[in-house]
Amino acid sequence: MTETPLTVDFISGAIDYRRRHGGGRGQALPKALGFRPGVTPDIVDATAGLGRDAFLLASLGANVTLIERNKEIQKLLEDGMARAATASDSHAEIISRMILVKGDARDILPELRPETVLIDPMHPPRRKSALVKNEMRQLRAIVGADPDCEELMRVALSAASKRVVLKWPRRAAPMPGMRSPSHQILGKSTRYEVFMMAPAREDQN
Ligand SMILES: C[S@@+](CC[C@H](N)C(=O)[O-])C[C@H]1O[C@@H](n2cnc3c(N)ncnc32)[C@H](O)[C@@H]1O
Repeated sequence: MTETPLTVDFISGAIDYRRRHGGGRGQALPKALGFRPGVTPDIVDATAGLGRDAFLLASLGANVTLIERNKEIQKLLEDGMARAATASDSHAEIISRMILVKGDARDILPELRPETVLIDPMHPPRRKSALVKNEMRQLRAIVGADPDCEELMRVALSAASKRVVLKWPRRAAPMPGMRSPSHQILGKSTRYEVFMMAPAREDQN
């Protein structure tokens, strides 16, 4: 059986369903990133991938900067964003809050001086690999693993002024060498580790 080629589709399918029926700001991801009534953070998604998280966050009103380093995935994201921008006025409005930046987030984050950063690296493959969704397998075949994700976390923690959220498999051991998160939010199969930054102290002199 021939496999459907990997695409970024913000208009139909799972992403569209999640936008319309996913539970809005009450979902674990927006909660972890600091969405509250009257508060919508600006977010840098340092591991954009197929843009599913970024699109959801932009559909909830956030301005999202997407960073992606893989050229093939960058092209898929550009195509998906261009198609969505002409699909309807509401899709165009969401896409207008999304900016794609091409490159390695370890280099780009310090220049952006972000408030809130989301990190969702390729996770270690699960033992029950048959359960890993087709789309994830295709993505993994293109980008491989993210063996430098610990360094990316360190860069994010020193660049962000408010918070860093690490999306990690619910039952996986903590990322090695990482300090304990300020708190965690548990999703069905995902654990959101939230690292809050200490507020900058006013100079007393
Ligand atoms: C698991 S996917 C992210 C999925 C994404 N959250 C979504 O909703 O579709 C991880 C992506 O991050 C990218 N990536 C990993 N490390 C990166 C880095 N240091 N800079 C930029 N992109 C990175 C990989 O190329 C891959 O496309």
